[in-house]
Amino acid sequence: MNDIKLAVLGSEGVGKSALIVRFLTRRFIGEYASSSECIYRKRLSIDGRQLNLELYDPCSQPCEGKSSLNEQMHWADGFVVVYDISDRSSFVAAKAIVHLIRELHLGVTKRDMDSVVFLVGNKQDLCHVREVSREEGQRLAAEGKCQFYELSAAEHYQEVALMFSKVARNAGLSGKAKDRRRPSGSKSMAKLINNVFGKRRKSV
Ligand SMILES: Nc1nc2c(ncn2[C@@H]2O[C@H](COP(=O)(O)OP(=O)(O)OP(=O)(O)O)[C@@H](O)[C@H]2O)c(=O)[nH]1
Repeated sequence: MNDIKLAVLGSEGVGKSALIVRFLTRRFIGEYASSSECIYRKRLSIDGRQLNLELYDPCSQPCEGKSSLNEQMHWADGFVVVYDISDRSSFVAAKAIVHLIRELHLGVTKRDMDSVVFLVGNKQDLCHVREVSREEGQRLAAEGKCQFYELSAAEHYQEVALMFSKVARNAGLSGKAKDRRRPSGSKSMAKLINNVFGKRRKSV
């Protein structure tokens, strides 16, 4: 299997785009436009194999041709479910997404250690205003058979890269044929660059 499709899910403002941009460009850029959903592509070499990675970044706001969570889930081989450690409501949303993935029997692998569902507590640099403890994150990950990471798109390039490489590797190992009906917004790196410094301004 050479094509790996990952959906990066989570509530608004948790840092989904920031994590993807960090992974693709090594840079943290504080402001993103997020008025449309996007798929970004990257070629990766993992264990000597060339993989075509597709990363789906949903649009949290209503937007034209927006795909449903159900479509996003059936499209993907692997999932990165993100919450913000300084925002409890984003953790509640992440919990619901993890449970939905499990209810749909997606991301099931023979060995838990090869899980293709990764739970990520982002914005670890904001631990002074933390609302979700590391233990709660670990508990949810154990419950949902996810791998767990706490990291900061703002501060940790290596951890972000490792996390994406690992979920891509696990998704590649567990690869099974899928209905490839994909979310609507297939975009290139140029689109990603256009999104940076886009219309919707956000502050940390
Ligand atoms: N302090 C801090 N801020 C972050 C981090 N990651 C993202 N942010 C900020 O959080 C805000 C939201 O980031 P986005 O990447 O746009 O979040 P998103 O989940 O893609 O948001 P939507 O597109 O609205 O769903 C931005 O102001 C980012 O600069 C982080 O690790 N630390």
